[in-house]
Amino acid sequence: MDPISQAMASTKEYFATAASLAASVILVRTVINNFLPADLRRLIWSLVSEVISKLRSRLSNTRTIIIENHHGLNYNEIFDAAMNYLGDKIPPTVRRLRVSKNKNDNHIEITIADGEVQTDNFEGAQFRWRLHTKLQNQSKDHDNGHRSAKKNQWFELTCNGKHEDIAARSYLNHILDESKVIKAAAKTLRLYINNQNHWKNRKFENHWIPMELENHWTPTKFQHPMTFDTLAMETELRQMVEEDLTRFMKRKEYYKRIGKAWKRGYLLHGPPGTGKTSLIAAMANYLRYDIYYLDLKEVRSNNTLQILLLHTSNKSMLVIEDIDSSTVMQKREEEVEVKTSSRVTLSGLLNFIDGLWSTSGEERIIVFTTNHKDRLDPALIRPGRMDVHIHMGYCSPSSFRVLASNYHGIDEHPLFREIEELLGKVEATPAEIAEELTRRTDADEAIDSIIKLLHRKRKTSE
Ligand SMILES: Nc1ncnc2c1ncn2[C@@H]1O[C@H](COP(=O)(O)OP(=O)(O)OP(=O)(O)O)[C@@H](O)[C@H]1O
Repeated sequence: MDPISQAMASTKEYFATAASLAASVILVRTVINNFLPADLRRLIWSLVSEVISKLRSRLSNTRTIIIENHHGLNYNEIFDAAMNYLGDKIPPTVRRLRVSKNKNDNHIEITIADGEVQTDNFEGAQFRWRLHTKLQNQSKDHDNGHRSAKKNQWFELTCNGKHEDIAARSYLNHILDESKVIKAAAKTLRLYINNQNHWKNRKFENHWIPMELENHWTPTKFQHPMTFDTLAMETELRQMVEEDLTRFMKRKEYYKRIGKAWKRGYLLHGPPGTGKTSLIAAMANYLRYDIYYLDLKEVRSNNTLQILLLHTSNKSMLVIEDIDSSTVMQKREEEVEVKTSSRVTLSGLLNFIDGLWSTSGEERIIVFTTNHKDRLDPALIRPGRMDVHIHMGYCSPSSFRVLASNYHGIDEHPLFREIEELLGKVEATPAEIAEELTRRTDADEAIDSIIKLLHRKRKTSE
């Protein structure tokens, strides 16, 4: 056979082989898709895709990192962070998405669906992400007869072998940091309140007896709208608090270096209605921290107090309001007497806050409020314990302007001068001014009623 005929024959043979291979692939695919049960079909395709991705990584110089959702018994933080991070930057090329929402949150979570590939670039390297899900350990729940299954999920993170060190060194850390920022922005804040009326039946010597639950924080959604912009407070003082909080949040390494727990204590003092609670709300909204509102009257013993405190999370504020009115918080000489009515003691609280609690978590703010700073035990307010003391005072001219702008959107008015002069002579709380501003819908009437209120107060004081 001449060389041309020989070449044509081998080309024909090549095409025939390719055609029969393609036909076989189509046949196998048709059989799998049309004749096999769905479960088996899924299993086969997931095995095929695994084999292909393994082959691909062998042939090309790629590295694959597996990030599972569980790490032993614990949740894997990197998996969680990756979910957040990728959900925030899904490209339009991803065809199938997964959406979810918690009952009490406004936030809708969007992530890529199983098997979808998402690419991301970082420091000049390209990373490919693919999510896999497998349900495991199907078993019947004896109590309700429902089937339960453990969900195993993992990400396959692939990159070129030469970028492996970027992935290990900085990319994963970058994802952890970014995820924190995303979470903080989307987070619905929670207000936890302790109460005593939670009971649980426990079996003891064949009898069900009601037992008080040791840990009983009840969470609710925290939706207080107060911010530093709407809080009526002296400008410098407000700036000082904002700067102090910002510094605190950035000082993880600093606290580590000096060997101190990463916590900060605030004592807010001043007459009723001057905005102590409002400041706490503004702080929580600024920090994006949950609030644990501890009502000491509901706590029966130091032991319960310790358990409650140990069940508070990081990045949170522990608030004890009106600490002077709580019997336990009065001067320590009275502690012996106090112990008979309640076993919670001031030293118990302080020792625990300074000791075990501080070392069991980080990024905590403790806030005590009082209307009577002079009544507090010196142990409570000694330096180093409550780091920042803030006096919330009566309404000043600048605070009044913030309130007028918040409530009626007015920044200037012919009667402002008179009000400012009166505020220099009489004591009116921001709550009283706010009350007058809320009562009237008309701005002029509101201003007028404030002037009347201030004159009345002046007369009374004279
Ligand atoms: N500084 C302020 N800025 C803006 N609004 C304020 C301020 N102070 C008081 N108010 C208004 O008055 C209401 C009561 O104030 P708040 O509860 O914050 O005062 P407080 O000092 O915590 O009072 P108490 O000591 O009685 O708990 C608030 O809901 C808010 O509407």
